[in-house]
Amino acid sequence: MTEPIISVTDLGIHFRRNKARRRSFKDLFAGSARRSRPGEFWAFRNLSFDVAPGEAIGVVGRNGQGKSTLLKLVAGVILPDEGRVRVNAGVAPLIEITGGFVSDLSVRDNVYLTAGLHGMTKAEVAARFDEIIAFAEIEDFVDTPYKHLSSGMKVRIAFSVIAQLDEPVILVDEVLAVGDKAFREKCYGRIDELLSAGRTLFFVSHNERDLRRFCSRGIYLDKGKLVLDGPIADVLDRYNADYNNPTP
Ligand SMILES: Nc1ncnc2c1ncn2[C@@H]1O[C@H](COP(=O)(O)OP(=O)(O)OP(=O)(O)O)[C@@H](O)[C@H]1O
Repeated sequence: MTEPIISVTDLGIHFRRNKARRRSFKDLFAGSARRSRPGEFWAFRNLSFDVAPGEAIGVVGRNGQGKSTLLKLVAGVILPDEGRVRVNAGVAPLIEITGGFVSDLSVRDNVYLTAGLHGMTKAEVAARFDEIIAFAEIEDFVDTPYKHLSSGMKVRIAFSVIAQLDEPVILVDEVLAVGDKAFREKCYGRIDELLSAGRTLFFVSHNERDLRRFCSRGIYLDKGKLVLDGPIADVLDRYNADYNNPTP
């Protein structure tokens, strides 16, 4: 059997309802025996699954069931309270619109910064720079501070950079929904290419058509648990049955 590219074991994370999640020194020493305090809740617990290289996984569930949180854990931008996520490859995350981009820096500087953080040399970025900007269609805004771009433009440049990285694992959260239809189609074409090239994809979406288009496998999160991990068609059937969503 192929070695998994991602291995998730007994993963759990909890948050506070009333306040931004912050860990204290005391928490660090309290270890995994620590129990939830009032106002705390588990976003999910006991999640375990392996992902083989080249798999395309759709994460399904109602609002607030932990889909984005799972992607953030895979990206390593947040840490679990229980269990672990082992990722045996670099990850290119397209999660949250502004994720990774620095508001005050220009588009150009952000492209160099993000690509650099993912291991591209200056020369490699320079060689791909025009292509990145052309794909995003934001040639006139290269020297504009990122914060002054429209939300759709922010997504364009973020997708364009992420899609040019050579990282084997790609995470795509709902951000693409912000882009206009023509751009979204262009992104989807690029995702198809990346999948054909053997990349591994985690895709969070509420759009059933998109989930069926890209994903072979689904992970359904509900009420703090992994309810079903199986072929995407089965996972969507179960989700629709649970919540009376009409089948398209
Ligand atoms: N940093 C945080 N601090 C406190 N609570 C958080 C934090 N991040 C996520 N949560 C909570 O964790 C739960 C899961 O959130 P998450 O964004 O992962 O859900 P989701 O399934 O992606 O939802 P949606 O479909 O609405 O995007 C929610 O109740 C959310 O309020």
